[in-house]
Amino acid sequence: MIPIIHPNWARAPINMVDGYSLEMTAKDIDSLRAAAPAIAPVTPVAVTFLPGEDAAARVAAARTVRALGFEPMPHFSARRIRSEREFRDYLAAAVAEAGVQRCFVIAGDPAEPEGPYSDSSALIESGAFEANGITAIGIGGHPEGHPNMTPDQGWAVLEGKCAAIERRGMAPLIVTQFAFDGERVLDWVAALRARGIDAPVRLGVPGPAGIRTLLRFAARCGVGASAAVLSKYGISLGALLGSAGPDRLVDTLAAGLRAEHGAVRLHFYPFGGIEKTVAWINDYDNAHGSVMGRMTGE
Ligand SMILES: NC(=O)C1=CN([C@@H]2O[C@H](COP(=O)(O)OP(=O)(O)OC[C@H]3O[C@@H](n4cnc5c(N)ncnc54)[C@H](O)[C@@H]3O)[C@@H](O)[C@H]2O)C=CC1
Ligand SMILES: Nc1nc(=O)c2c([nH]1)NC[C@@H]1CN(c3ccc(C(=O)N[C@@H](CCC(=O)O)C(=O)O)cc3)CN21
Repeated sequence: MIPIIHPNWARAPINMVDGYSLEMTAKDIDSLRAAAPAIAPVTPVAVTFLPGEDAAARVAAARTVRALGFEPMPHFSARRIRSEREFRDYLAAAVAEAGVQRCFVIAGDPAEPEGPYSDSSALIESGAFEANGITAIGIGGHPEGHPNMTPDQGWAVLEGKCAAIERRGMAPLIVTQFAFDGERVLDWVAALRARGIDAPVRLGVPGPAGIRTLLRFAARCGVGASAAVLSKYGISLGALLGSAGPDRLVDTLAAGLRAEHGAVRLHFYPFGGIEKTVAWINDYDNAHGSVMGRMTGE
């Protein structure tokens, strides 16, 4: 099961960015191309499912990811998919044109579904993924909870999705919402493992970005950004014009991760700044034993 998620899962990570994954939108094709020489080979790159982007643009993004030597992981946002046909056509095109083997399913923000799928389980239970040869399915993890569910309901849904994916012969992967509060994320992963959920986990980390951009995305995505949490992250609300990287967050994770947290890697949300995010990752890597240098023989 492990190599299906990333070749590096089989061994202990050399540093916190070892085996990282990235996210892009269909608009980021040119910046992915520009950043590609600096991105580790076979890095998983998720392609978001945003309103205002059509299937052709998303397929083109996935094709570019594959052509550049990375592993495309298209998102399927259940509530934004308008018909069974739209779902099946996008999946088939992603497989045929980009050799997609991994997909990520998420409910999506619309309060009412725009089509036949009200949650990510409905996509998993459609049977379409395994029928198209998909080997791994990513699902969302919510260290800060979920506005529509109690914590117990949230765990039950997560357990149910992992079980359904495995029952269908695929490997589950949990990718968490980005966060600014590393301690909260560590507590959540410990609770997840204590419940017996042993699926690989990718912890969502914001890429370096302007503070206004970070706050805009936090508000849009329901991510906690209190003054206290931002201060731990290294942002002072008196300096809205500046920018901030995930240095302190990643240090907190690195210092706090224990065997009890199980297999964990990072997933970066670049918020439009892929090149800046990759530069940050490589700086961090160079300062912490340089796994990328070893992989490329530099
Ligand atoms: N804005 C916020 O504060 C946050 C929002 N979310 C939302 O929760 C969703 C969670 O996705 P998954 O973990 O894949 O959940 P899921 O697909 O496994 O669904 C779990 C349950 O939540 C319900 N649900 C999901 N999204 C909903 C929505 N937008 N409105 C009303 N009910 C909803 C589903 O019908 C289902 O019963 C995300 O797509 C995101 O929209 C999650 C965390 C923070
Ligand atoms: N609840 C929730 N809803 C989401 O839509 C969502 C999350 N969580 N978590 C993180 C991901 C990442 N998402 C996104 C959304 C937009 C861009 C993006 O680049 N959008 C612009 C730029 C706009 C801006 O800077 O505000 C674009 O051109 O589309 C990137 C990632 C959406 N995501």
